[in-house]
Amino acid sequence: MQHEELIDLYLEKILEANEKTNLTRISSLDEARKLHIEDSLAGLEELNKAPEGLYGDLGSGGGFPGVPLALESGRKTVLVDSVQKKMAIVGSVLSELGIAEQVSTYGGRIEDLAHERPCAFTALTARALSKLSVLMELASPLLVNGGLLICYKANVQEEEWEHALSLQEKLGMRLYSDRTLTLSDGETSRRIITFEKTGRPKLKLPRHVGFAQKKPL
Ligand SMILES: C[S@@+](CC[C@H](N)C(=O)[O-])C[C@H]1O[C@@H](n2cnc3c(N)ncnc32)[C@H](O)[C@@H]1O
Repeated sequence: MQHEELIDLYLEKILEANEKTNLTRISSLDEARKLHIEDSLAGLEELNKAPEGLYGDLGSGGGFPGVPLALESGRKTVLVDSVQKKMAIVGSVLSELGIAEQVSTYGGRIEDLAHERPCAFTALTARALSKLSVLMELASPLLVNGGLLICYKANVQEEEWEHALSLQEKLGMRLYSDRTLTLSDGETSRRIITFEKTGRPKLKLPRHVGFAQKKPL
């Protein structure tokens, strides 16, 4: 099966499962193709620039952008979400499609994974999860030096932006690229902000950090 077909099949199965468990607020297939497939793949360019190795999707929910990116890039992938029920459903869809060996799930908090598997990842993505500074703080201990954190953002307030930039050195991260694109509907715009891990974070990682956004996209 081609990647595109597999991604589409994955999406259909997630929408089916969504009728019973809240994985995404989107129920129409067309809308989901735009926001869960096309938008997920917006960060492929950045993912392809990351060093070879393990890729992780932080706060993955129904598996976005992690699953489309995993299938398109061919990378070994871990989807991370603290809601174990979501990860169990996503995991069973991955098994059903025969891709569970390439794409696995971690049903737990990102902070705990960072303690269990420090420096295990060469690339991370995060969509609709938290502010840039929090994402950097979570990602830094998980990344190898040279690894990339790819943040999917709609709009970033000046304060959020300045705060993230001011913490770069302390968090052992530096701004790598910043790109805005428009989806095929000609209306939805997406900003992909990428940070590179440059060294050991100088701030002690808190056991748990606060999250701004908890509702699924
Ligand atoms: C708004 S949803 C976004 C889901 C998906 N990334 C998307 O864009 O469709 C945020 C997800 O992050 C998860 N989450 C929030 N805090 C987390 C943490 N500390 N560790 C792991 N997952 C977390 C929530 O359970 C939720 O599924």
